[in-house]
Amino acid sequence: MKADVGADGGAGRPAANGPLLELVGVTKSFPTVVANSDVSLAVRPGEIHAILGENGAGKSTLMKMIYGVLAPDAGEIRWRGEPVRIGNPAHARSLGIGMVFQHFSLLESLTVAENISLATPETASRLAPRIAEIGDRFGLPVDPHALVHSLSVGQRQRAEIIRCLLQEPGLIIMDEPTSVLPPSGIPPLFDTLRKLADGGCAVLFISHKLEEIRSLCHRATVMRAGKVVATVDPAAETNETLARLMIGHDLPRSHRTAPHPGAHPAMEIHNLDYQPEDPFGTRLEGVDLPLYPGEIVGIAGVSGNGQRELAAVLSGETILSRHDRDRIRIGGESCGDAGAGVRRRLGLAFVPEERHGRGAVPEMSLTRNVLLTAHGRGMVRRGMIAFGQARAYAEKCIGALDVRCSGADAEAHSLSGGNLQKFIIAREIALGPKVMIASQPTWGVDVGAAASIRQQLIDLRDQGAAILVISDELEELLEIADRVLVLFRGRLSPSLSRGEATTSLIGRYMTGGFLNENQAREVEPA
Ligand SMILES: Nc1ncnc2c1ncn2[C@@H]1O[C@H](COP(=O)(O)OP(=O)(O)OP(=O)(O)O)[C@@H](O)[C@H]1O
Repeated sequence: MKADVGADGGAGRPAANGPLLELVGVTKSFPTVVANSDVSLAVRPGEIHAILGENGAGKSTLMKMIYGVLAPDAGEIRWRGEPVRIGNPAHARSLGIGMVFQHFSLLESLTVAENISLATPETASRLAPRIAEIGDRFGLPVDPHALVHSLSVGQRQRAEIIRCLLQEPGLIIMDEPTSVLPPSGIPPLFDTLRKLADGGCAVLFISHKLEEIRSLCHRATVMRAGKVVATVDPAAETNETLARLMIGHDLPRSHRTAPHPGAHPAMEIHNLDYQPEDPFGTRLEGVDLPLYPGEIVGIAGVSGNGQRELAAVLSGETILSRHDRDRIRIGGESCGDAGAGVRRRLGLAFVPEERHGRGAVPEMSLTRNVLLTAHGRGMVRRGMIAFGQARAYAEKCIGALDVRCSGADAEAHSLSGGNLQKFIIAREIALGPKVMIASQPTWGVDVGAAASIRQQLIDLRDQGAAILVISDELEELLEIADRVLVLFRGRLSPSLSRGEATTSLIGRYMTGGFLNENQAREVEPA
């Protein structure tokens, strides 16, 4: 297949009039799947080029080959017109290819400059002025002397981008960069990317958010099942046409009925104060929240305002002292001092935001991952594991959310990020819980699968479950939640009904607009 390559513009050191990066017939297989099949594409200097496709389409595999983490089985990668074998990420960086990962790799207890100096021969003090200069030039304000733990997610991302820019790359790969940002952080990031592109740097931009791709990217390569199915000008497309190219059919529409919440809470959190052991964690203060059967409650907020701590305290990953056991009740039973196992027996299911390590054990098969939380569903009899039952449960989960994998014996790490997320959600929903706590349920999930997940949560609510969704995505909460509260510096705002929960009011609450003057003074950082 020949990619559509047009005239070049921009600076950098491209081969005369040629693309900066070219992939020709690149193929990569894993034991049970061809992740990339005969992929050809070209990226010009100064171009912001989107790669989009449903979960498992092969986007990450392709990026890993460009960044030297994986080697192609067949085909050619050309850089500035020359064929290259990119042996490892250090080699990629030396060629001028940088990558900003979705999950940052900064050390919390070091300053920005100290972190960046770890990857270069320069000392932190010599790097500091250069960091500030690059920050000024590309609209990435971050204090080189600030300790990373004191930075917002957006500032951390800027530090990562600056680390990349110090190596003067010709191409930057960005893996779902907006998924970690609050809505207000997205326009400044896009301004930076446009400035980079204007200076001749190319950007490969992976995202599941079609609006963003349409507003930012010059071209988009659409992948399906490992193959390139189209290269388009995204500005000339609609969300619907892009989605159709990606998933091969129209997006499913959600069916939302009015909630009928029960009279007695399925879970109660009563005046909860919690100081995390993690010195960089957020203290929870005076959290009061009843969750009723048959309702979906959304927790909005900029990440880092106590979401992690709240999820840990509710799920039983963090256990309160005996003295505080009444602060959390499930079905009327006090369980603040009980572990996750006891809470699950009381009817709780939990989807953590981290898939690997928390939501699933990467080295174990999907069948064995089922046993982690569903073993109580007749899968262990007289001390013996009924593997047939566990496999049948795993297969049910695979079918429920169309999880793309080689089957129930596939190891969790072999699934693409979005497919593993779908599997974990399906596993927890299939438990038929009385209370479901889901953190970032559609993180990294494609638009079609995200719609299915939201519908399944609505259906679970209609079956009488109480559901708490903690999400950075306001649109998601506005779509499915029956009421919304905002978490700001460990405190919960008043509850807003669907009618009251407007974007502007929630935005105000996200910066503490619900606190009275005394409270606002108390939560001001020293
Ligand atoms: N290490 C591996 N072993 C086996 N299969 C793998 C491995 N890594 C990826 N795959 C498979 O390759 C295919 C493509 O995965 P990839 O992660 O590239 O998809 P993706 O488009 O990035 O998906 P997502 O949007 O969910 O991140 C999937 O079927 C996945 O299960």
